[in-house]
Amino acid sequence: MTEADAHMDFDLELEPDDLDEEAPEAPIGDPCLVVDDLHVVYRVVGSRARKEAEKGAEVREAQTKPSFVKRLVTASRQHTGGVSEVHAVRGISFTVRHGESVGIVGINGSGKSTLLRAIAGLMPPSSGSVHVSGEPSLLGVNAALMPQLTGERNIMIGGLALGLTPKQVEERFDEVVEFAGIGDFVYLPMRTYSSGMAARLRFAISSSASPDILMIDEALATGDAAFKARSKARIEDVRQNAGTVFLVSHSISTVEAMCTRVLWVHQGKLVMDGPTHEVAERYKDYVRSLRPVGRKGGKGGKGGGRAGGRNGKGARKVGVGGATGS
Ligand SMILES: Nc1ncnc2c1ncn2[C@@H]1O[C@H](COP(=O)(O)OP(=O)(O)OP(=O)(O)O)[C@@H](O)[C@H]1O
Repeated sequence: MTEADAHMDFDLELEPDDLDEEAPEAPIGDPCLVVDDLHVVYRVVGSRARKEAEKGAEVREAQTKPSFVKRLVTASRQHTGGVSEVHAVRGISFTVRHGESVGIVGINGSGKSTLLRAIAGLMPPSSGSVHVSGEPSLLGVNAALMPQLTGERNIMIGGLALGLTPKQVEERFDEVVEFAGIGDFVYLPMRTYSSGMAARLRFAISSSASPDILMIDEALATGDAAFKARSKARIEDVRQNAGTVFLVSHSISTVEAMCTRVLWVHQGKLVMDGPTHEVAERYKDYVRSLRPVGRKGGKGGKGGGRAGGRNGKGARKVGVGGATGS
C-alpha cells in the first residue's frame, strides 16, 4: 500500500455541525501528564500479521534467540513466519496541562491509537515513561469491555474500573444508556452491537465519571448530529472541571472544533505539536499533497481558510522530515 492510499479515509470535509467552530478557551492549569521518550513495540508472530503491521510503522525482525525448549517445541510445528517487531511509537515526548483538549492526527497506521492506549495505561511502554498526576483511573474508549456480556454488565464493570461505587453506577445507568442511544440493546451481549453502537457505549461509560483524563478514539465519528452535540457538551464539562481531553479522529473538522492543541504523529514520531489552527493547516496541506493527481482535493479546500492566530502561541515543529515519508 502506498502512502497515498494509506491516508484515504482521512476526512478533510467540514461537518456542517462544526462549521466555523473552534474549541472554546478554558483555564489552563498545572501539568497533569508527562510523556517522556515513549517507545511502544508490538511483537508480531506470522507473516500475515507482519504484512498488516508493515502498513505504517517500522518493522524489523525480532532479535531473539529462541530458548532450547522453544526450539525443540517449534521444530515440530509448521513454520508460519518469524517473529517481527513493529515499532509503533518511537520516542514521543510532550507535556499536557489541566484544561487542555489535545487532538492526535496522522495518516492510517501512524501510531495514534497506540499512543492513546499507552497514555491510558492499556499498553506497556517498551521504554520511556508516562507520568499522570491525579486519578490514574483512565478508561479509554478502546478499553476492553467484554463482548460476551450485556451492555448492562459492561456499564457496571466499566463504571467500577473508573472508580465509581456500584450505587453510583446504578444512579448513572439510565443516563449512560440514553447518552449512547442504544435503547433496549443494553440488555443484549455487546457482540450483537454494531461497531458504532459499541463505540458510543464506550464513550458514554468513559465520560460518565468526569474522569481526569478523557480519551476518545473515533467515537465521535460513529454518532448522529445529536450524539455529537451531546459529546461536545460533555467534553466541555470535563475541560471546565480542569480535566484533560485526548481525541483521535479522522475528521479534521472535529479536531478543529473540539481541540485547543494538536499533536501530529507520523510513523510513530511526533512531527508537530502546537495550537490547533497551525498544526491543522499544515496537516491538511500534507494530506492534500498525498492525493493522487487527478483526484480533486476539494473536500479539504473548503476547510483551508481558517488560519489566523487565536492565542499567538507558535507550534513546535519537532521534525517534519518524518512527515515526508522518511
Ligand atoms: N496489536 C497489534 N499488533 C501488531 N501491530 C500492531 C498492533 N496494533 C497496531 N499495530 C501496528 O502499529 C502501527 C500503529 O498502529 P495504530 O493503530 O496505533 O495507528 P493509527 O494511527 O491509530 O492507525 P489508524 O488511523 O488506521 O487507526 C501500525 O503499523 C499497526 O499495523
